[in-house]
Amino acid sequence: MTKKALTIAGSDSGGGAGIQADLRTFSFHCVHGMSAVTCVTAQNTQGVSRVDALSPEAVTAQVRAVVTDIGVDGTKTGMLLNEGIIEAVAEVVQELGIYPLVVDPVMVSRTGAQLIDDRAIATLTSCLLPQATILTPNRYEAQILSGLELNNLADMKQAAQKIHQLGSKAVLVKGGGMTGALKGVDVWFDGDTLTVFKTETVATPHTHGTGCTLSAAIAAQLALGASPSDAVEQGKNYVTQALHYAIPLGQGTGPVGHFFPLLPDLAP
Ligand SMILES: Nc1ncnc2c1ncn2[C@@H]1O[C@H](COP(=O)(O)OP(=O)(O)OP(=O)(O)O)[C@@H](O)[C@H]1O
Ligand SMILES: Cc1ncc(CO)c(N)n1
Repeated sequence: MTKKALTIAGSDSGGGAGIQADLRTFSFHCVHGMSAVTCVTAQNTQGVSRVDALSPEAVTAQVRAVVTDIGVDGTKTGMLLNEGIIEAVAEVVQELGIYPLVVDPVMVSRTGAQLIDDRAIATLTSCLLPQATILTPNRYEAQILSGLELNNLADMKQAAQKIHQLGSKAVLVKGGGMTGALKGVDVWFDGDTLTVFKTETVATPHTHGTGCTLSAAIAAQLALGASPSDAVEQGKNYVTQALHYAIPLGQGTGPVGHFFPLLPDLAP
């Protein structure tokens, strides 16, 4: 029986992050991918030049359409942009019970650019985070959510435990925004177990979409029936492989190679 996964996220015109990365990741995992678009970014490897939001009703209509007919085995949220969309998504997720739910709390890109407004951060924290099966903040998002500064592994561990108190079942603090060997290190806390997921640091400047890809891979693994911590381990291994085959496109930060088994080896 084909498993189905849903991404509720923004469009990246450059194809490296957002729903484009999510759908490619779902396809790689042989999971049927579906999308509820929240906003359309004009974006390339150099940055975001414009964002247009859909109405909250347009977002929830997409979710209802797929859930009521096709069904969903795993869901992720990505860029939700504003308070209205976040409130509407939190409500429809609860009403339709579309769990397991991976919440990638997209607020700040790895380069430090803010992707949602301040009021939206408060709403995300109070309405959506408590519904997450797994919450996947990057370094900067973890700093906002924990109020701590993250400079080393001990800080990442402390932040994971502190953010867990906001109500998600589990938290994965991602290391891509850290320096050196910590780039390949993510810290997991589920209320009982504190685990460090470590892979090598891949020496590539082309890391656009790593976070979207990871949360989509985790949602796909959950849809396939993996336990949350197994889903994270598999998802992290997938991102590491895809980073080895990152594609040097554009003038800036290129995307990871989602279909690495089909790509020529571009690793230096
Ligand atoms: N250079 C790297 N080598 C190995 N793993 C990496 C590297 N960069 C990122 N990762 C991994 O990629 C995943 C995503 O983490 P990251 O912190 O980059 O997310 P993010 O900031 O949300 O991504 P983005 O906003 O660019 O989509 C994590 O599992 C992290 O460990
Ligand atoms: C649409 C979109 N979602 C998420 C990110 C974060 O990588 C991005 N750059 N663009």
